[in-house]
Amino acid sequence: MAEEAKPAEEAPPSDVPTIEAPQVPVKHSYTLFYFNVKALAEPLRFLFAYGGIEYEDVRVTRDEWPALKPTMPMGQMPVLEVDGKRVHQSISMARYLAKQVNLSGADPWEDLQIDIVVDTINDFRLKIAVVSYEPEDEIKEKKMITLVNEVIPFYLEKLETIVKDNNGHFALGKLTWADIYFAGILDYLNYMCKKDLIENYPGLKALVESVYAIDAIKAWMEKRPVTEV
Ligand SMILES: N[C@@H](CCC(=O)N[C@@H](CS)C(=O)NCC(=O)O)C(=O)O
Repeated sequence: MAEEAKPAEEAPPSDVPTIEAPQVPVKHSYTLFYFNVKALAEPLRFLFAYGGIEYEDVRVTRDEWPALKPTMPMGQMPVLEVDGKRVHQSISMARYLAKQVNLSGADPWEDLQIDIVVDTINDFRLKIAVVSYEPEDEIKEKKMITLVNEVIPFYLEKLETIVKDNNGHFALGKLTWADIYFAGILDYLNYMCKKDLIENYPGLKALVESVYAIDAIKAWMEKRPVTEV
């Protein structure tokens, strides 16, 4: 005869209250490796500053680089060492830091809105870099005409519209790491184009100025090493 199914045993009532574990943020040790320039590392330095996160800002010289290169995951920098583990890719690292400092989205859709703008800014950077680092003068001159007359206005007008539609920000109508990313990379874009890219874009100008005015970022900009790029 089949055994009768027993009702599931209920946990005995307990007088002991459930204790929630305190949400103590995990403290990591961070070392950022890059050359003595702002360029791809500056958005990361802005995020460290914004979050008041301690890190070692290692600036590798051109002489030191050949020996260090093989020790980096893809033989390039910036590289972030987190608790002794080295990771690369500046945008991935920025996204990771943004989560630590509460500048990412509240859900996957919000994160998507931020990522779209950051990827667009990075597309823009790559289009500028291809021209700026072109070794053949004649080809560079030709490419520069298209860059200045078409590519730069196209991207800046699109970005300006996004800012106008987002309450002076790039996403979610508030400060996110997309704003910090753009403000951090802008000097490098200007350097490659040899001009102030946003001078005629009031929305972008106001956004960048608002990031530079954040106390912790202002303090970082005042104390950071002075570099050409
Ligand atoms: N996609 C990578 C690009 C990294 C990259 O291009 N790094 C350059 C400097 S900006 C580099 O390490 N160049 C030295 C080399 O390749 O030996 C990122 O965003 O981190």
